[in-house]
Amino acid sequence: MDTLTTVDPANVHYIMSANFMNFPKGPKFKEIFDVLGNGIFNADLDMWKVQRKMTRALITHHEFYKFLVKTSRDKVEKGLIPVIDHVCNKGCVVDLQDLFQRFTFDTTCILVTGYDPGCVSIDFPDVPFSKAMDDAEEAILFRHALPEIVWKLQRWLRIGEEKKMINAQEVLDYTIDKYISKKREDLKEGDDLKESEEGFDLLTFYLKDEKSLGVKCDDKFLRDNILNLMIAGRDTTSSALTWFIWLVSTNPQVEKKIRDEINFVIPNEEVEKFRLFNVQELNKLVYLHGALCDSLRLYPPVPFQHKEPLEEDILPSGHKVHPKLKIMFSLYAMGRMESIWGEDCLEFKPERWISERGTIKHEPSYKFLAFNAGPRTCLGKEVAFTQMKAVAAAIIHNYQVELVRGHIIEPNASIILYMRHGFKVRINKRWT
Ligand code: HEM
Repeated sequence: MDTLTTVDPANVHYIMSANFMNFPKGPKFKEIFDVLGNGIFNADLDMWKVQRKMTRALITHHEFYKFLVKTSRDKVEKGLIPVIDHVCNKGCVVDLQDLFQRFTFDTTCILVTGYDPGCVSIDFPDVPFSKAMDDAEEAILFRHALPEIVWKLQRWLRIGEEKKMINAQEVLDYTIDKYISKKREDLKEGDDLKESEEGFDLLTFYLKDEKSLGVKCDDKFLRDNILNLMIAGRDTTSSALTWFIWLVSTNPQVEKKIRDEINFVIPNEEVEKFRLFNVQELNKLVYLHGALCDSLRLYPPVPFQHKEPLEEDILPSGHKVHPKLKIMFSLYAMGRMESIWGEDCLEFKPERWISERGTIKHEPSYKFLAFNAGPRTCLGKEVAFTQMKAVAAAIIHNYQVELVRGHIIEPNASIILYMRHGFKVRINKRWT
């Protein structure tokens, strides 16, 4: 438990960018996150470089972008909206955190594998794959808190959280294997990738573009990459959406400004009507973008990070660090510090993100760390904003969300910042 925790942006900049090569995630990270195998989150140094280049090539491919736009639009229209309408019609309470997790689980699974697990539905079905991801994440948190020898003994004895981890891993491996075999089967007779109207999922890219990616896509490689991208996309985006909708529903002046901005970009005759928005319209919503950023500042879905120095070093703060020391930084604390964000740091204030010219203000990533900083910056930022804006605009324009009276909102302790008791709300339609 030899750990140094820092919230100093100069240290963060040094570790994440200026002297990046001396601060890999380290072997301990890989052990704690062993369920992720050799995927990008767990990779360091040369292996990470290969993974990063490949994942970036896939995520920034125009065919993937087309697929992202289509998937987000379809899941909002045919998944999320029917469930919300059902909740409105019945007048019942819904846990929006659960619903958003289902939404991002479905969309991420479609984006990564091409298959829809059908988690967003008025029956709220149990989905073992999704539950296994939750269990694995919980066990990972315990590994951060317990002495190494204790959790390793638990793993050996197959008891406690480690038993959960073993079971979760079996479900994850089984489900992903099924997706890979199905995709291999579906692609059997196909040749090279051709332009498509709807774009492609990532698994199709891996299998069809193996040669140009320059890696051997065997089942273990595919399993690790699928799981890493599923974890990257599902939890972060649903956590961000949950805190965002709560902040908006409890800050009427922000809610009004978002609605006014939406009304401004859509044709007049459509203002007081049910409307969903296309990606061109969503990209014009600067205030909404600022509001999402400010929510991510206050509630970063990944609330802490850790690193291990390869060699002895001295941080800008003067602290000496050595290879056996774990360095942690709290993104959650950094988003709420007066010295970084000013006196109004605890206020939800989208305006702080808007420049005088009405464009989004750029904040250095070592100050706004929600998407990580330096060479390991999140590769899915645009994917996340596309999905978050589609959901946020659809809900804020068409519905009124109201927190159930007496329901307590507080963060949990986890590797992903969720609401401990969920986000229980009632929803009313704004237009009949
Ligand atoms: C609001 C949503 C999101 C947030 C706040 C977020 C945040 C982060 C953070 C903090 C990291 C660094 C994690 C670490 O190194 O341990 C990261 C890495 C990454 N994210 Fe995201 N992420 C989001 C959405 C997504 C989505 C939707 C995808 C893709 C589908 C994605 C793909 C990745 C990948 C591939 C990495 C690894 C980058 C590397 O190590 O080089 N993220 N993200």
